[in-house]
Amino acid sequence: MNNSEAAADQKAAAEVTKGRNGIDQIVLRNSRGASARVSLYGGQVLSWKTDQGEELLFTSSKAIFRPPNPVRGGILICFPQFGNSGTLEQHGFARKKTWVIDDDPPPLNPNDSSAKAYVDLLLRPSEEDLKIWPHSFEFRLRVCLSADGNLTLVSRIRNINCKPFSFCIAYHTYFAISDISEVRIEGLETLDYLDNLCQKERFTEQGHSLTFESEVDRVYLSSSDAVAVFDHKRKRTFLVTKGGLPDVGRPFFCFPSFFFFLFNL
Ligand SMILES: O=P(O)(O)OC[C@H]1O[C@H](O)[C@H](O)[C@@H](O)[C@@H]1O
Repeated sequence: MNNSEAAADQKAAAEVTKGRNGIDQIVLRNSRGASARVSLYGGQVLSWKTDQGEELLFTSSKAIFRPPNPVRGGILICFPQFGNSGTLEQHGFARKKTWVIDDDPPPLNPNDSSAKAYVDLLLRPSEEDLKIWPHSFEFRLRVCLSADGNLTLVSRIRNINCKPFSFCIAYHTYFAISDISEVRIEGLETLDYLDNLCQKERFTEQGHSLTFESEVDRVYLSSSDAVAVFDHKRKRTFLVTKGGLPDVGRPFFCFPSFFFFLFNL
């Protein structure tokens, strides 16, 4: 297959449909039947399914599919703030904005799009956004579904007026699991974390892995590039890997201009 045939193939694998809130969604499909659904509202991934049609992302049964509410589920884009540590509303404004499809994004690594269904989204600040966060930026998000069903999110933040600014970004991901008591997380051992259930007090993770017996709400600092979420009952492991992010967990001290997350099974 030559390059233009490959590009046409990828376009065919990305279909635009209307979401429940009337806003466009892009459905990505790979040749084996796996799929992902991305809403222009918030640039939020709302669904990621295996080639067997199993949903891998959780959406709350109480989720509200009506703007300005962000849908509680899938993968929310938190930007330019994570949590409530800054002056903006919880998790920043990007999750409540309507993004556009970027038909002509600056090139990424040429190998990045091979054998993948993908879509490029773009968010620019509105006049209202600039009043509460006076920084001119372009936020480009690529969502890719690979031939083997892995999901990759690549974010690129561009400062378009050269005046420096800092920001924080997170992919707030709701994984679908069988039961929280069946889940174990590896990759956070020995890290410090801020405990949101203890007024953000700082502790050090002592266990070999993390299991859950009660509510847990923490921000791990200087996290490693790979974290594994084991679901024993479903016999499924989510492997979350990242690149280009020096510190994913320290609100207001991360300055990446480009990074990616790869979610694979
Ligand atoms: O309710 P939201 O604004 O969507 O935030 C959902 C959750 O986000 C983060 O994980 C915070 O640490 C939690 O405290 C919060 O409950």
